Order: sequence, then C-alpha cells, then structure tokens
Amino acid sequence: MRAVHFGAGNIGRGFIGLILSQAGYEVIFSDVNDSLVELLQERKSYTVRLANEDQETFTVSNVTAINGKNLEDVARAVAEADLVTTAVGVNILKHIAAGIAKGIEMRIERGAAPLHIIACENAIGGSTQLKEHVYAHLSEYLRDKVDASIAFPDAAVDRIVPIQHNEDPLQVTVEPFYEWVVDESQMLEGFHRIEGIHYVKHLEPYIERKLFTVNTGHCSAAYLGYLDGFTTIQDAMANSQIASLVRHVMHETGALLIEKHGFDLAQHEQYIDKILNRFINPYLIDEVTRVGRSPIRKLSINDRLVRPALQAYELGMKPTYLAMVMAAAFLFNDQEDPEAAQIQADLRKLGVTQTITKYTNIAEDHMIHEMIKTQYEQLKQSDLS
Ligand SMILES: NC(=O)c1ccc[n+]([C@@H]2O[C@H](COP(=O)([O-])OP(=O)(O)OC[C@H]3O[C@@H](n4cnc5c(N)ncnc54)[C@H](O)[C@@H]3O)[C@@H](O)[C@H]2O)c1
Ligand SMILES: O=P(O)(O)OC[C@@H](O)[C@@H](O)[C@H](O)[C@H](O)CO
Repeated sequence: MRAVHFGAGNIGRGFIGLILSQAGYEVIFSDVNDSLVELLQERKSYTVRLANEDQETFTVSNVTAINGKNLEDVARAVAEADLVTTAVGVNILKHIAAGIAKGIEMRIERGAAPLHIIACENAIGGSTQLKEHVYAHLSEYLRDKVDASIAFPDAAVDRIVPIQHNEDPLQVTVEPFYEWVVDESQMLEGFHRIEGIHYVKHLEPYIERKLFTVNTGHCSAAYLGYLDGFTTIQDAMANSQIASLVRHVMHETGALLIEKHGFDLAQHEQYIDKILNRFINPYLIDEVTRVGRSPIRKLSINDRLVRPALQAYELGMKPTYLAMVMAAAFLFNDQEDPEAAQIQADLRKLGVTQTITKYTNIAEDHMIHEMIKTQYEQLKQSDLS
C-alpha cells in the first residue's frame, strides 16, 4: 500500500508519516523544501523521538519523497496512490490542488481504484476545503466521475510537534500523546481501516473540542505569553497568572462545548487538565511564535477564537476571556510573521475599530467587538502583571 503525504514538516514526519508507516504503508512525501526532499530520497528513513523520560525512538522506514514543485511527479504519485493525506497548512491547500486534480484525472483515465484524500490541518472541514480547491481544476464531466470514486473525509489531528532544532534535520521530537479522528460518514463504502485512526460518524464534536480546547488554549498561552515577553509556551505557562487565564479561556470554550455537544462536565475538566499538562511538557521547547503563527488565520471567523466566541454569545454566554485573547492576538507583533506585520500595518492605517472588523468579521456594534476593543486598549497600556 502506498500513501502520498503532502508536507514533510513537523506533523507530516512526526505524526502522519509515522502512523501510516506503522500501518504498513510506503510513504511518499511531497514537499517544496528541496533539501528536505533530497535527504528523504537519499536516506529513505528517519527517526521520531518521544518527548518523555524514556525518549523512546522509532525508525520510520520505507519512505521517500518527491518535489512538490514538479507537477508531473505529483500527479503521477497521486494517480498511483492508495491514500492521500496532507499537513501543509490550511492556506496552502489551494496550492497543492492542481497537482492532485491532475493525478485524479490520470486515475480516472486508467480506471484506478477508489481513493480517500484526508487533509490533516487545524481547521474545520479541511478536506472539504481541499475538495473545493481540487474541483475548481476539474471539468464538470470529471467531477461527476470523481464524486463516485474519490472521497475527502474531514479529520481532526492532535499531537504537539514544535519546530525542530536537532542535529539530524530529519529527526522529529514529538509529544507522546496523539489523536487522529476521521469522519467515516464521508468515506467510501467498504473502506480500508487504518490502525491508529479513530473513525467517527459525526466529526463536529471532535474537531470543535480539539480546536476550541487544545488550539484555543494553546494560542492563548502564546499571545498572552508573547505580551509578557516569554519566548516559549513552557515558560509562559510557568507564570501563574498566564496559566490561570489560559484555564479561564478553556472553561469558557468548555461551557460552550458541554452545552452544544453534551460532553460530560467532569470528563471535560479532565480533558482540559490533560491538555494543560501537555502544554508544560518539560521535554519539549515550543516557541510562542510557532503557536501564535498566522494570527490572521487564527482570528478568522471559523477558527479557534471567533467561532467559539460567537457560538457562546448565541447561547447567552459572555466570552470575556476569549475577547481578551483576541485583543492580545492584535498585539502579537512577531517581526518574522507576515500576517502579524499585516495586522500591525492595518492597525496603523485603519485604526483598531476597523481592523478588528476586517479580521474577525464581527460588526462594530456587536458586544464582542466592543469587548475586544476595550481589552485591546487595556492590554496596550500595560503588561499582565
Ligand atoms: N505541529 C503541530 O503541533 C501540529 C499539530 C496538529 C496539526 N498541525 C497542522 O499541520 C499542518 C502542518 O503544520 P506543521 O507544524 O507540520 O508545519 P511545518 O511548517 O513544519 O510543515 C509544513 C510543510 O509543508 C511544506 N509545504 C509548503 N508548501 C507546500 C506545497 N505546496 N507542497 C508540499 N509541501 C508544502 C513545507 O515545506 C513544510 O515542510 C498545519 O495545518 C498545522 O496547523 C500541526
Ligand atoms: O498549527 P497552528 O498554527 O494551527 O496552531 C499552532 C499549535 O496550536 C498547533 O500546531 C498545536 O501544536 C497542535 O494543533 C496540537 O495538536
């Protein structure tokens, strides 16, 4: 069995590649990083080390790579694949769509077997988004054929994999915990079950629980930590005031998740505790600039901040702490992050009121807009201490 995985980065090598290899797949990574591709082609294996006391190490073998800039190679790999997965970043999905579409066209011409394409990104409906980008490259005639033989089941993936600073550029250090949930209601009949994947009939509770707890909490630690001058999530969470604010944010989203999806209160509290412990894993160094990266994406309407805040508001709750984190996101000024730079430029050009609306899509007269603005002015004046 052969899997083509787009994105040989941290989650690609440290999670998806590892699981697929352990499940018996030959994994062909497609990436645009030339040196990474060459190294994978040369070595055909790499190691994954667990960030815990034992530092257990796994060798992932039977892997290779193709260069994602070569459309012909990408299309051929997709045409010959038994599974396609991605972990490139949700905003990159549109850039890999042309190669996937070309590969699908070749598959259909050859009458190849049915295929699942799973986007493993931090987003609601990631595979569905990828499908839309791919379909934009297909004729109507082909779309009908593809509907019958190719499915794009949505997924939720969870494993903290920081930016790597290892001597060996292919080695990845990952937290021991992982969860990969796939929506089986969007899969083709008689599908092959992969060991390590949890199949569910309704994905929404799982993806919202993950995104609104792990990722909302994580970016809260990043944005609040950044404001207080911390470099890593571990250091930020060692500050009792930040740790307490992060817990408050997770309780706010928790109240929403419990009300909306019927999660058990005590079990959800345990889920939060476990995640807070994952954030402070002393065997990992996770930079606040990675976790806070792409603030435009994180402040967008369907992501980890605005979506739970609006849903909570609709249910009569007041998302005070979420508004605070959104305000902190507008103050995230990482010079290396183009999205942070764009927000800062808009704050100077448009002012805070219009900038909040531009990125969150929340109207000026909405209560949450006012809350973000007030918190923004307060945070701007002082640090958290
Ligand atoms: N790192 C984590 O803890 C984690 C956990 C869960 C989910 N995710 C999600 O996984 C995705 C990837 O995150 P990451 O941390 O691994 O990022 P990363 O930057 O380490 O990896 C992304 C990889 O995609 C490659 N890439 C970029 N454009 C490409 C293209 N056109 N074709 C092929 N490859 C291309 C990059 O070269 C890079 O190697 C994101 O959506 C992220 O939200 C990350
Ligand atoms: O990848 P992002 O930018 O959406 O979010 C940053 C981190 O919160 C994220 O990568 C987590 O480490 C991961 O989602 C844990 O499963």
